[in-house]
Amino acid sequence: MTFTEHLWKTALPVYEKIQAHPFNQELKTGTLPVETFKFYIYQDSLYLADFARALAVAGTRAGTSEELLAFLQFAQNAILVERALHESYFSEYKIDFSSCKAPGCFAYTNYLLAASAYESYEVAVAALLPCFWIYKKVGDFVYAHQTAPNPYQNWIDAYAGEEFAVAVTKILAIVDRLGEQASESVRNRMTEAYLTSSRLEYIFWDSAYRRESWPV
Ligand SMILES: Cc1ncc(CO)c(N)n1
Ligand SMILES: Cc1ncsc1CCO
Repeated sequence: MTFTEHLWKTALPVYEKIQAHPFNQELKTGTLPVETFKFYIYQDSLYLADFARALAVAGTRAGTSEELLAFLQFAQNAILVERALHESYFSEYKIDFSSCKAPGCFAYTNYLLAASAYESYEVAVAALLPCFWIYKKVGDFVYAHQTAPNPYQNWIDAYAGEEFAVAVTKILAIVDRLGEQASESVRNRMTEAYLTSSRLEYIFWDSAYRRESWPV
């Protein structure tokens, strides 16, 4: 079993909950209320801005210029995706820009920023992997079972698309190499970080579905 196969197996129950979540079920059938999608897309733009920083920081800690380049390209793409969201959805929908990060978004972005800066490179990269892999799996799932026409087609096409698939394949190869070369204790911390980010992916979808706000 490759290291990433081990990671997938470990967090499979979390992934199954994500796929079954009403947010993704309703995204698939196109019945997700537009107000919920608006909430999500704005939170996701806040997420992507910090995710890009975390990718760049993790990249500076890579052992090779090839991996540095890969992470800087991921960071650049995350910024470009965020800008594309701004240009398409934000003009289509009226978005309340005055709202701040909901608790779910806050928890996830701050975890990624902290992991990228303060964990070892291997653990940082493991923490960043679910952002790629879970979105790829959700994108493919929604794409394969979607009801057409679907108001969220652009979103579905972006994550089920070939360009995103290339990035996912690239980070999976990096994590496999790091996992194979790591000690048992580093591998355990990588697995823990991967599981934590997977849980935070669930929390992010659920936060958007509930249009979560701060209770105090
Ligand atoms: C919360 C979240 N995770 C992952 C991705 C994919 O990068 C995204 N856009 N948003
Ligand atoms: C993971 C991810 N999500 C949006 S952009 C990006 C990097 C892909 O290059």
